[in-house]
Amino acid sequence: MLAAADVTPAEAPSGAASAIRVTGLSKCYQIYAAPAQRLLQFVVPRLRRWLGLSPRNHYREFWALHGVDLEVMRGQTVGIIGRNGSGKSTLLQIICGTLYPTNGEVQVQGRVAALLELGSGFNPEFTGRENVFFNAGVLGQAEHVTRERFAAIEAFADIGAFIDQPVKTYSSGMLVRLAFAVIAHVDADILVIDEALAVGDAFFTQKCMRFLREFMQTGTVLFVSHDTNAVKNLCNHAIWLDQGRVRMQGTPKAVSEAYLREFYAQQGQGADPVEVVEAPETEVLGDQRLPFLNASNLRNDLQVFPHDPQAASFGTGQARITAVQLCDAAGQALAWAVGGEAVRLRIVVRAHQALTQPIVGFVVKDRLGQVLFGENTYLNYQLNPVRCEAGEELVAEFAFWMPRMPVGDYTVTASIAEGTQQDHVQHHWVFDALAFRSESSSASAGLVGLPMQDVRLAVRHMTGEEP
Ligand SMILES: Nc1ncnc2c1ncn2[C@@H]1O[C@H](COP(=O)(O)OP(=O)(O)OP(=O)(O)O)[C@@H](O)[C@H]1O
Repeated sequence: MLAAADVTPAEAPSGAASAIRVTGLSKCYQIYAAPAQRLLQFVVPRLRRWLGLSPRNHYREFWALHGVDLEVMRGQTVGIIGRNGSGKSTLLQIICGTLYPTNGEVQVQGRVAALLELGSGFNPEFTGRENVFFNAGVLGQAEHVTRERFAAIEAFADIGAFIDQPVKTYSSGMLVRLAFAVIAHVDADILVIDEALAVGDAFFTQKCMRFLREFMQTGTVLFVSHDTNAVKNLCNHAIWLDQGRVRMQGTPKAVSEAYLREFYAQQGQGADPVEVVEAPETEVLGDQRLPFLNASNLRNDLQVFPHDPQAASFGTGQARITAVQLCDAAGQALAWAVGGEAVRLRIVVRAHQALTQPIVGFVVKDRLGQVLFGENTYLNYQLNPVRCEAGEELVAEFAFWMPRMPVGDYTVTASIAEGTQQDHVQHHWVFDALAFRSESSSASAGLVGLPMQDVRLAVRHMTGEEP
C-alpha cells in the first residue's frame, strides 16, 4: 500500500534519563467488615491511647503492593500486565499521585497526564467546556494555552453540543473522549493510561492510537493492558505484576509469553479438545470449513458500519474518495459480512482533474492501528493505466476472501494516488473511511485467521521398522 511508514515504538535512547523510578513501593488497604467498624476505628484507638492502653485495629489489612521496584526511562513505552487484582491500578494511581503509598518512594520527572479512573479529573456539575479548562489547569497548563487549543480539543473529543452540557449527563464513551482530548493537548511528558478505559468506537480508538504512536516517538508511556498482543505491539518494555509483586520484567515478547504460559497452565492446559469431523468435499474455493463454521457459534460475524464521509483525510484534492463499501460477491453493499466468505471492497473516486496514472488502495487496521492487510491497483494496471477525465468517477473493486477476524474493532483506510508505487502524489488519503466490528470468531491464532483452502491430517503407517 502507498502508506506512511508504520510507526514502531521508539527504543529508549541509550543513556536515557529516568522518567519514573519506583523504589520499595507497598500499599496496604484497610478493609472494614462493616461501615460501623470504620467509625470504631476512628474513635476507639484514640480512647485507648487516652486511657494509656495499646491501640487495637478494627480493620483487616490487605497488601495490594509489596516492595515494588521499577524504573521507566524517558522515551520508553512500558506495558504492565497482570491478572485482575494484581495491583496494576494501585501502582498507576500512586505514580500519578492520586493515591499515597504505605511504604516506598516514587520519583517522577516531567508532566504526567493520566487516563485512569473514568471521569476522575472532572467535576460532574461543570460542563465539558468548563472541565477542559479545569482539567488542563490541574495538569499544569496555563489558561491562555488551553484557550488557544480549545478548538483542537473540541474537535478531538467530537461530542458535538454535549461540550456545553454538565459531564454528569455524559455516557462513559463521551467521558473518555473528553478526557483523552485533554491529555492529548497538554504537552505531557509522560502518559499513564489504563487501557480498559479506552472505550469508544473504532474511529475514536484509531484517532487515539494515531496520537499515541506520535507521542511515543518522544514521550514516555506507561500503560496497563490485559491484552498481551497490545503490549507486544506497542511497548518496548513490559512488567508483569502478580499479587502485588513484580513477577517479571523484560522484553514484551518474553514477559507476555511467560504470562500466557502460566495463564494457560492455570486454566488446565490450552484449548479444549475439538472433535474432528471429516470436512465435506467441496469444489468451492475459499475456506473448506466455512459451512461447518457458519452453522456454529464460531461464525465470524462482522458488523460493517457505514462509510464516514467526514473521516480525517489529506491529499491534493484533485480526486476525492466518495464511497467505500464492503460488498458481497455479487457487489451488493453489506451491513454484515462473514469472515471466510468472498467479499468485494469497493472504493469510488470522483476526479476533479484528469487522472492519467491513478492508483487506488486500501489497508485494514486493527484497533491498535496495526496494518493487517491491504492492496492497491498498481500491479494490475502499471503497464496499462486507466485514464479518468475530470468529472468522471473511478470505481475500484478488490475481490478477496475475508479473513476470519478476531473479536475487536477494525478500520479500512482508503487512498487515491497518482504515479508509481515508488513515486506518487496522494490526491486523497482517508483514515478510517470504513469501520467494522468482529463479534465472534474462530480465528485460533494470529492477527487474522486466513481462509484455509485445505487442512489435512494423515496417518502414515510404518512397516517393520522400530521408531
Ligand atoms: N480502596 C480499596 N480498598 C480495599 N482494597 C482495594 C482498594 N482498591 C483496590 N483494592 C484491592 O487491591 C487489589 C489490587 O487492586 P487493583 O485495582 O490495583 O488491581 P488491578 O490489577 O488494577 O485489577 P484489574 O485488572 O481488575 O483492574 C485488589 O485485590 C483490590 O480488591
